[in-house]
Amino acid sequence: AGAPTPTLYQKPSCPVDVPEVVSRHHTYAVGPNQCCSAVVQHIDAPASTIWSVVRRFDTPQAYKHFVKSCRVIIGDGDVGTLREVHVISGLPAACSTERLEIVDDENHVISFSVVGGDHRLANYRSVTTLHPSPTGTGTDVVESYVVDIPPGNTWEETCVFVDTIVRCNLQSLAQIAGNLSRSSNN
Ligand SMILES: C[C@H](/C=C/[C@]1(O)[C@@]2(C)CO[C@]1(C)CC(=O)C2)CC(=O)O
Repeated sequence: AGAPTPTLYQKPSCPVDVPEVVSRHHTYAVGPNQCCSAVVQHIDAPASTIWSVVRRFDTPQAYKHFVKSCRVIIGDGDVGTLREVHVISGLPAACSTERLEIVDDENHVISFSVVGGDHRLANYRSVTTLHPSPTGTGTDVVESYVVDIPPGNTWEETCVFVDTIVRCNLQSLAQIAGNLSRSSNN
């Protein structure tokens, strides 16, 4: 018998015990010209406080400082809502049309996909989940994405670019949620 046909994508055996709810939401079918990655940010605030900010698909500028403005084109904030995001100058982008794919208030899961716009991240999709930190106080935010590698860029360049923006967004979210939870404690 010939050699077994190699499967295109072997799910890497994760060295650490990742909670099933994380692996369930952060697993993608990644094509040959795509890249995916994830950013984890610990925030010293309750998940409910963070969720009140991150769930607002209509106001990403509340914590995403690359966003200059956002308007809802269609929908009422549920799955299928479309938004048009205009971003600050200095980026290889001007605007983006994005669709809300998941918003789960029970499990604190939100996901959107980029469906159009003037930028270089075709077929971008991200999932963000909130998890009470296993080491006591605060919340761990996990944001993963999959995106086409733009023509002329490498896998690494694409991941570095997107990871940097996502990390900025989550650090900003940590500031805002931290302020909110401290002010509500006074
Ligand atoms: C990486 C992603 C956002 C990307 C962009 O929103 C855009 C879709 C238009 O401007 C950007 C800020 C950068 C870009 O090149 C593509 C992170 C997020 O907002 O959740």
